[in-house]
Amino acid sequence: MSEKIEVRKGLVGVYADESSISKVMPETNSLTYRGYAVQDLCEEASFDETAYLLWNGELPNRSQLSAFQAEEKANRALSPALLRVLRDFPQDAHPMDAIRTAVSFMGMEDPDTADVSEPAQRRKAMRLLAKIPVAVAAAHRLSKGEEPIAPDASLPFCENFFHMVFGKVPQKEVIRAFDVSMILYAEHTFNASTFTARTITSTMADMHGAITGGIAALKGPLHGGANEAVMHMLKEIPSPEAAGEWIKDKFEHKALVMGFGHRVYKNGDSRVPTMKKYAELMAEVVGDKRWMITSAVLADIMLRQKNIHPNLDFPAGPAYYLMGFDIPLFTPIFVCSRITGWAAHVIEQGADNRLIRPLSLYTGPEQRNVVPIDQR
Ligand SMILES: CC(=O)SCCNC(=O)CCNC(=O)[C@H](O)C(C)(C)COP(=O)(O)OP(=O)(O)OC[C@H]1O[C@@H](n2cnc3c(N)ncnc32)[C@H](O)[C@@H]1OP(=O)(O)O
Ligand SMILES: O=C([O-])CC(=O)C(=O)O
Repeated sequence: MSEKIEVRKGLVGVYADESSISKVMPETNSLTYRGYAVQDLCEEASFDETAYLLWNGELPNRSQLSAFQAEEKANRALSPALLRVLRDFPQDAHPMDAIRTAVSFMGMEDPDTADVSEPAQRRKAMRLLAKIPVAVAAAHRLSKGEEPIAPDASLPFCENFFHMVFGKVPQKEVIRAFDVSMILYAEHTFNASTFTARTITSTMADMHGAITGGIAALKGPLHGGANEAVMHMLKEIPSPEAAGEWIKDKFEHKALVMGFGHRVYKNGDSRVPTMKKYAELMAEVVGDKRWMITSAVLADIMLRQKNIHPNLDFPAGPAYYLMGFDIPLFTPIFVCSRITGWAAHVIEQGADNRLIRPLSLYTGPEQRNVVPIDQR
């Protein structure tokens, strides 16, 4: 008698490897990076410190942080060749496609591409952290018919991103909310894009290939692309009063309500309360509360009628909109943050590698003879 084979579609509930980078605890709605609660990092640390933590296992002291920031600043410049390529992209290319292609191109230019030793992986990770936001901002401006703005080495990471997108740095509350979003988006165990990056790494392919694959996976609306979908959805609802009817129609058509649900968290995403607080702060700063009011109505209905909680993309979408970003930039901003988690996983996978190669349970025709073409 043949043994019953269990297929875990979507790898639901499967532990694919060990990792010391982060831990999701759905039973307590909590998340730690290298043992630190993500909420504490948001209160006590910056995105730069979080990136250092993810890559080194410990928070930096002041001199370690200064050296890390100096290295990031020194690596920002894009090559003239990459800038030329960005100019040649189709005007209507989605910025996620632009950054995916730009990272792939960076791989052809990087002096360490073929070297998968840990020191080389770390050098490449730093270059990607520094260059990705520059390429995201440049591609976005070019798609709007505007000239790219060069990075400013006198500005910290988050301030520099606003400078490159808008040509100015906003008030400190906006920078703080953005920095918090970057910490929250940085890392989340074996999500689809990270697992993609680890799978590519497991073949001993290079880091740029792994990150290119990660970006491709993140774009999908079931993953990072949801932060853009959330804002399109909020804009589609004419008023908070209309949200009830709008969602009823979604339920009737069995459509997904974007920014809700999560593969691991079933009782709420650990990151939502913090991001929601900062999205509300943005609404106050800008003086426009309508998105947060509509969001609250949707969240209430989803919980009461479906018992489904929002995920991080739900408050992040309106937060970025209130910061002034165009919607197609939301998922590329996620990339600017998640490069830290992806790179940490690429390094971890490479340090104790085994080829990732699961099995499939065949359901096609029984073995049969090939009929010569004239007899078919
Ligand atoms: C940063 C991130 O990547 S966070 C995730 C961002 N993605 C989104 O917001 C997209 C919308 N959400 C979804 O599509 C899903 O919730 C996912 C992809 C995130 C998780 O998928 P799964 O783990 O496979 O979903 P799960 O098995 O828990 O779904 C259970 C039920 O809830 C329903 N459901 C889950 N999410 C939603 C939603 N957003 N809207 C409506 N129904 C939903 C499912 O259709 C399913 O219904 P069924 O039992 O009648 O078939
Ligand atoms: O963990 C997941 O499946 C998706 C997610 O929230 C993330 O990548 O931040």
